Amino acid sequence: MSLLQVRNLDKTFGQNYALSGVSLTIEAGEIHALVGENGAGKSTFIKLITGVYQPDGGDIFWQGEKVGIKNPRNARDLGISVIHQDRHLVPYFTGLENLYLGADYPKRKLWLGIRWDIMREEAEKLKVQLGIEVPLEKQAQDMSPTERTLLEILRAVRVGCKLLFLDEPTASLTDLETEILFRLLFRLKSQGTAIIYVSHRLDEVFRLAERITVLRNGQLAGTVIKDDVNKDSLIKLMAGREILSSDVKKEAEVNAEPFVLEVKGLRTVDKRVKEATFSLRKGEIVGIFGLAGAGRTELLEAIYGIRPNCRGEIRIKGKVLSKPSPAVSLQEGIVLIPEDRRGQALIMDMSIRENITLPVLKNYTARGIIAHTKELRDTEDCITELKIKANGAGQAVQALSGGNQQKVVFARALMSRPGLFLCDEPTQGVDVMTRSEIHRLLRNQAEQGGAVVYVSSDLEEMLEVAHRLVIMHDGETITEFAAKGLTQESVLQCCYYPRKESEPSIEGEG
Ligand SMILES: Nc1ncnc2c1ncn2[C@@H]1O[C@H](COP(=O)(O)OP(=O)(O)OP(=O)(O)O)[C@@H](O)[C@H]1O
Repeated sequence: MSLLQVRNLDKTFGQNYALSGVSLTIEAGEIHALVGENGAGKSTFIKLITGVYQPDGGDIFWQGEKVGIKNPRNARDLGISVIHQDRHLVPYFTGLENLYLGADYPKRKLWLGIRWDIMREEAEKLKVQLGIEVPLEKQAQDMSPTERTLLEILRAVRVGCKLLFLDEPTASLTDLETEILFRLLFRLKSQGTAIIYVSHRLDEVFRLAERITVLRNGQLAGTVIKDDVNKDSLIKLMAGREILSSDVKKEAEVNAEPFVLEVKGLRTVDKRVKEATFSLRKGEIVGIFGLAGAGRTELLEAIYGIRPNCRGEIRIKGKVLSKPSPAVSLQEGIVLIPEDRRGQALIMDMSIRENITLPVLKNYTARGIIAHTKELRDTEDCITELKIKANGAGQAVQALSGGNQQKVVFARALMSRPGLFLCDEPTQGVDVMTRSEIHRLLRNQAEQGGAVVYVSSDLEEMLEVAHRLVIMHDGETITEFAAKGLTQESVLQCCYYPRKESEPSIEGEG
């Protein structure tokens, strides 16, 4: 008897099918990958099995019995849990408090005091059972992304999870942290838990899963045994056609080109960046790499002007930016593609058109009147060029799949014709095809006279896309490498055993 059996599952939104006739079985103790292009229906599938949405057709059998999963609590009671990308923890609760969130706290008999000792003891036992370390006294907001993921898994196991969905769990994890997570997943598997692993990172899929289910346009393209396929055939199954590998990076001949960005001795007020020095010439893509907490995101934010700095200098095309701010950045042709696209980049209940043209609305406005036809035409061009899967320019961004939301962020960035792109994990949650599309787009920007700073926790991707790599450690830029011929090992060696090459001079305080 299968743990989960799904027959002919359908889900529509308005006139459109998000899932149509999907059938699938999951066995206890198997790691099963679920893959597909952006908008293929993976999240919709998770939401149907975890009771967030109700299906419009089809049947779900749980341990042989037909069930209706009415809501997330109902799913959890059956033993189905999900670990989302945007984690479901209360930031200012401790690990222990989060572990028992929504559960009945053990209480003392005669008065209502909570038995923290019992909770702590139970949590410690669970940690030993799973072989993991989670700092339960720390508040969730002070935990690293891995600690938060492990805490959520601990919580799922505590409530008797038999089937665990993981949705892009390694998106913000470093290689070492990913290893810790994988070790835990193999342990859960050996204890009989089934795992449905949703990811665009095919290396991970091949490492973890025994079977892989591919969704395409809301339909089942097939369930395959891992050993029967390779990356190319899997990509072909996802896309329904042969995919040519992305065009190869040309080495940038930029030594004689002018500087687009020069950062010298930069320090932020909160000291998340302590001392950053690097520069970037026209035509270059420079990757910033480092372990979690190295200060990569914070460096981009400081350059863009949303994280105040107290020391050092930023020059754009030779001109000192005395007071960096988003408004100044817009003026100077700098755009930031932030890591948190929902929180920072998009207005979720506005349409694709409104989101894309918002920063450049003045280009469509004459005497207070907006030229809607031109605005719409340009938006539609963007939708076509970036292959955004949507019903039209008027569709609300929140109804798009995660990867398609990311494309909207890019489309908006392109609209302002920037000279400098600051990209923070720009391909997070994006499918293999779109990923090479985004790389191609950035290369074009660089070749046409722009420059790109690229932050990603995926080192392989960095070596693929960047011409040069600047390594950060503990808020400091410690060294840099030309990407040509560089191996992952030498970069990681430098990150784990950092040695600063020189002490750059610090110019000016202010
Ligand atoms: N609430 C909603 N309203 C309208 N359409 C929706 C809604 N949720 C999902 N869709 C549509 O359903 C389709 C499947 O989306 P889903 O989010 O399941 O894709 P996905 O495979 O998870 O994509 P990604 O890899 O980008 O996260 C998409 O076309 C999406 O626009």
